[in-house]
Amino acid sequence: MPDFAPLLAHRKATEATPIAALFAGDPSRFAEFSVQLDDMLLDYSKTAIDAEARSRLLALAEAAGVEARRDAMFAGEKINETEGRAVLHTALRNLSGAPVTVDGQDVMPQVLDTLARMESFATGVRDGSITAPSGKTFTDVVNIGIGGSDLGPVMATLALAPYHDGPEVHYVSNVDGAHIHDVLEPLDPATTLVIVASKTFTTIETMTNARTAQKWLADAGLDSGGHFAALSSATEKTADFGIDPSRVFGFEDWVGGRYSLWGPIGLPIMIAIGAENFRAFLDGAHAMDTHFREAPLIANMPVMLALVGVWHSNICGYDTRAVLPYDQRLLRLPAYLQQLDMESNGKRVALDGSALAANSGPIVWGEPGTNGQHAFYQLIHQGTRVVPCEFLVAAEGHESDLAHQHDLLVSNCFAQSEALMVGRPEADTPHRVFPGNRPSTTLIYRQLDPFTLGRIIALYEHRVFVEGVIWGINSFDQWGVELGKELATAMLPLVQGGDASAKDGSTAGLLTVLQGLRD
Ligand SMILES: O=P(O)(O)OC[C@H]1O[C@H](O)[C@H](O)[C@@H](O)[C@@H]1O
Repeated sequence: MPDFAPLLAHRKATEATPIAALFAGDPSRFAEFSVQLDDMLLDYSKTAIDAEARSRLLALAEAAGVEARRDAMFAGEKINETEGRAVLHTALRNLSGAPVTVDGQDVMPQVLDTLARMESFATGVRDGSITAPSGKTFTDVVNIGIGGSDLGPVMATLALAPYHDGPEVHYVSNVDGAHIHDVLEPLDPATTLVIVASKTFTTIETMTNARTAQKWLADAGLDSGGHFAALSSATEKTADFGIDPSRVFGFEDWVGGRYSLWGPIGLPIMIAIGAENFRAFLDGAHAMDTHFREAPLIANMPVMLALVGVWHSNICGYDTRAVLPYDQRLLRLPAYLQQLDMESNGKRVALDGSALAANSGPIVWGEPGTNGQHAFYQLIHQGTRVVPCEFLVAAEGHESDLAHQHDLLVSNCFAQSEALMVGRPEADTPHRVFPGNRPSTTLIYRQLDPFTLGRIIALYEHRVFVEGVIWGINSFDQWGVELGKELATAMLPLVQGGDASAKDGSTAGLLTVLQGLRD
């Protein structure tokens, strides 16, 4: 952990100055405390960060070696030390094919070859040249996956709805039979393509749902082989499952699950929006990669977003951050970011295994505005806890005939950050007082198109990376998900009536009640 003491002292000394007052002393504050990248701007002027705080935050990034670590990541070094792996999701969007080496081997020919195979498959499914064995065109695609094999594709598919011109794409993730039941029920098995998305091809939820889908096809008298494709790095396991190798799209262990939507795991997105739009999505992410690699730290959007995060978490002591897209199609962005951020940076030990001396990743949550306004913004404005808010908004919607609604949407977004900062200190009753001085950032972009969505996701990926470097943790492993999985496997026979006496009192009690309710 870096030495936060100077920043904490600075915070103490300046805490009494409201954020709004920082503008009075500095007419160029907006320009100086924002970062622009083409038609996208990150405004962090509505935070308490002043010039001194910022230079101290930048010094933290420098002292942590953010730039060297970033370069090591892009160079294919094994920065995921606990798993002995490189971290190269960025190679998946390197469409120029410029060499990227892992263990002395250029990975780009393989990456581009897989992309070409995905494109030919997706295009075939879209134009009807790849059909079900009966010769019928696929009208629906069901992607079965969970975590990183679900959240990114779901989020991006929803985000890019105006670009959908392929078969309808559906997602099943939960092991709860209700999920697959409700998704499959309205579909015709004869015209449905099932994609099993699992990096490891061992995840119990996904394998269970895949077998249910296999049975659904078999019960309809169909040969499931012609209805299946797989996205996985475990090609032996996909073969064991009976999926034809020509329908398997593989990737390497240097693509982490939560960073995997840029490659084969993005196939359902590509089927929905087409290969060209998918390339624009990759290009957008690559544009953010280039910016992240080249821009000086102070003008570097992911770095500054990370430093705002460190400021709010470690210096101001705020435990959560709310992601509030004023963009209905980013409905699942908060859920996606929960995995990206909390699975990456929810760590309690440093790279060397020593316990952290300060907090690492915060709790991430959120909902689209304006819906959130009518739900939890009460707490954000008047609660006892301060929640730093991250607003996202497009200058233009896609519905030109509804531009007046978009104006209302943008007005609400800007009004919220204004209200949070300015507040209403005087009121006739204490209940109507808004204390104000509550921080927020705003990311504004021209329109939510594939290129911009790619930039937004890559922005958050690199933000998480920079924060992880500053905290000295490994952002690319996820050991914390293991124990629950192991215990769930051991729990199954007990749920099915086995002897629970060795369990703790509460678990044994629950198992007894379960059996009682089932009798
Ligand atoms: O793609 P899979 O191997 O099925 O993994 C799916 C997910 O499960 C795991 O529990 C991890 O926590 C996630 O990072 C991963 O994305």
